[in-house]
Order: sequence, then C-alpha cells, then structure tokens
Amino acid sequence: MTRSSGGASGATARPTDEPLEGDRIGETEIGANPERRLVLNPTSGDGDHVERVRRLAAEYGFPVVETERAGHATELAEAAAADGVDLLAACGGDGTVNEVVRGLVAADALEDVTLCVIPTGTANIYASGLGIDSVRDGFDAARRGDVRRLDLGTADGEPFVMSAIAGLPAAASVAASGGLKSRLGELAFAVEGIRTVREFDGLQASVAVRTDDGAYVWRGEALCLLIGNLRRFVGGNEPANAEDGRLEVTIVDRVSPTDAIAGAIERLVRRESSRVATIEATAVEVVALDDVPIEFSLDGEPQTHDAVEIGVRPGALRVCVGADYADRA
Ligand SMILES: Nc1ncnc2c1ncn2[C@@H]1O[C@H](COP(=O)(O)OP(=O)(O)OP(=O)(O)O)[C@@H](O)[C@H]1O
Repeated sequence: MTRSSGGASGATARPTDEPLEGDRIGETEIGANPERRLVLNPTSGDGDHVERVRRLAAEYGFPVVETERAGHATELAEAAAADGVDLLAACGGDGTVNEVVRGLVAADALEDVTLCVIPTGTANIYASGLGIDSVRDGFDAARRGDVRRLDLGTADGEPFVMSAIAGLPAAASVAASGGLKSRLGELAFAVEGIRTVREFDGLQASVAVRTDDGAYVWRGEALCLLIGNLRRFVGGNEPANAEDGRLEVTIVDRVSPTDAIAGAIERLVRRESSRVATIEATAVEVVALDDVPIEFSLDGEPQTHDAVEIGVRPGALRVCVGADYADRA
C-alpha cells in the first residue's frame, strides 16, 4: 500500500485565517498569559545565533535557559515541565527538538506543555515541516498560537518527531558535513555514503509492518529503512502528514555496491521503483537477522538496537505551527 499523496488524509486543511476553535493560546487550553521558556542550544548550526535569539526571546517574553552539553536540553525540558511552563521553545536544530521532546515525555507533560520551534540548526527539517523557516517565524508562530496536535513516533518508547532511519543513511550520517547537510538534508547522508558504501554490508533485517489492512513482513538485506513521521522520503520533498496516526515506512533493497548509492539517491528524491517499498504503517518491528546490531538515527541522533518496536502516538504532541503549515500538510 503506497501512501496516496502529499494530502492530509484525516487532517482537514483549512484557510489560515480561520481560527482553530478551542486550540488557540490565550483563549483556552494554555491560558491568556502562558508561562514561557526557551531552551537554547548555543552550538547548533553555525553557532552565531545566540545574541539574536536572546534579543528576540526578550521581545517575545521568553526567559532563556542555555544548554551546556549534549543531552542537557532533555533535562532542561523536564525542569520546565516541573516548573509549570506552558509554552516551551526548542531553539536549535532537529536534535535539540528531539531532546526537548524527550524531556516532555520523561516528565509525562505532553498534554500540559505546548512546543514551539525556533530553528537555529543546520538542517532544521522538522521546523520546515511545520512551516517555520526562520528564527522570527518561530517566535511569530508562538505568538499566533496556532496549535496542532501532531503525531509522535516512538522507538522502544523513545520519541522521535521527524524520522527514524537505519542502514546506509544512518551509518553515513556521522560523516555528513554541516554545509552539505544544510543544502541537501537527508540526501547528504546518502551522498556522504558514497565514501562508505564499500564498507557497508547492508542491513540484514526482518521488518514487520502493521497497517490498517493487516501485516506485511519483509526479510532480507536492505540498503536502508526510512521511517517518516513528518518527513517524507519518497515521492518528493514535501513534508508528510503528521496528523494521520501513521508512519511512512520505506524499505530500499540492497543493490549491487556500485550502483547502490546512485539508485538510492534517485529513489529517495524522486519516485519509487521495484526495489523500493513504501507502506503506511501504524507499527513496525525491526529485528536484526545477523549478530550485528542495527544503527538507527532518531531525528539525527544515533541509537543502536538488536530489535526495536517502532510506533506512533497519534496527536500526542501539541506544537505551534507556522502560517503556511496547513498548505503543506
Ligand atoms: N551546549 C552544548 N554543547 C555541546 N553540544 C550540545 C550542546 N547543547 C546541545 N548539544 C548537542 O548538539 C547536537 C546538535 O544539535 P542540533 O541537532 O540541534 O543542531 P544541528 O545538528 O546543527 O541541526 P540539525 O539537526 O537540524 O541539522 C545535539 O546532539 C545536542 O545534543
């Protein structure tokens, strides 16, 4: 079963000037003057955003807490939830958003805290899927308070907002340079993969996918496994629908080492082929078939699993979206 289109099945597109009843900050769930806080990763992107973000944060009424090390944004988000913050800004790239959401999950605060995203990372793929293309956009989205409930992916309970990928792109992601990543996003991982493809043995895995219509099991050697929540890997670069309670699962078969990368790139950015299967799933179980654990990238952050249960929590995350979000969903 192939995902039908970039449209929002289940999510109704609406004119951006029409208020979303019962969901606007200041009127209902968050209160007229929400307690705000901003978690700032000073090292994200090229790192030259700190002063500007601090200035805008003051203008928009966000007290700032700054991370001091990797993983710290999770602790700061947990603390924010414990302090009764209603509106929490994640300022950084996709990794920072992921860490902040981890903190909200750990604090069991997804219902109490609304996330907004201030993009200062390298790729900022999640922010761009929300219709937020600049730091100012992020603050404006928080001020407008157009809150959507977006699906949250999970891998053995660990959250991901954007994607979980395994195989060559994950293996190569460590090598992807910032500049290339910025220009090409996930594709950069595959481009960098040219350098590592000869050492990449393929992903020996069983992938059991649950769909609305039943189950699908794939076993074999994959070049990569791409699981998107907001991110779409096949059929164009538009964001996927993250309000449908589904994950878009793409399996790219291993092909001969020489044309593997060229083929993968073509398929990743353009269309499906006989070597690519795309399925809309509610759950995925991935098990390594050899004794090599599978390296995953959750929103760009590395993880290793012998076996992993990937699922989706429909509408679990309250997120401020940008003005043109509805057009993209
Ligand atoms: N103060 C800090 N010092 C060092 N590393 C940090 C600090 N704060 C956060 N980090 C780490 O920075 C890493 C990169 O952050 P992030 O993903 O947000 O930016 P990016 O890689 O530039 O952007 P993107 O993921 O959008 O390409 C994360 O793994 C995070 O753990």
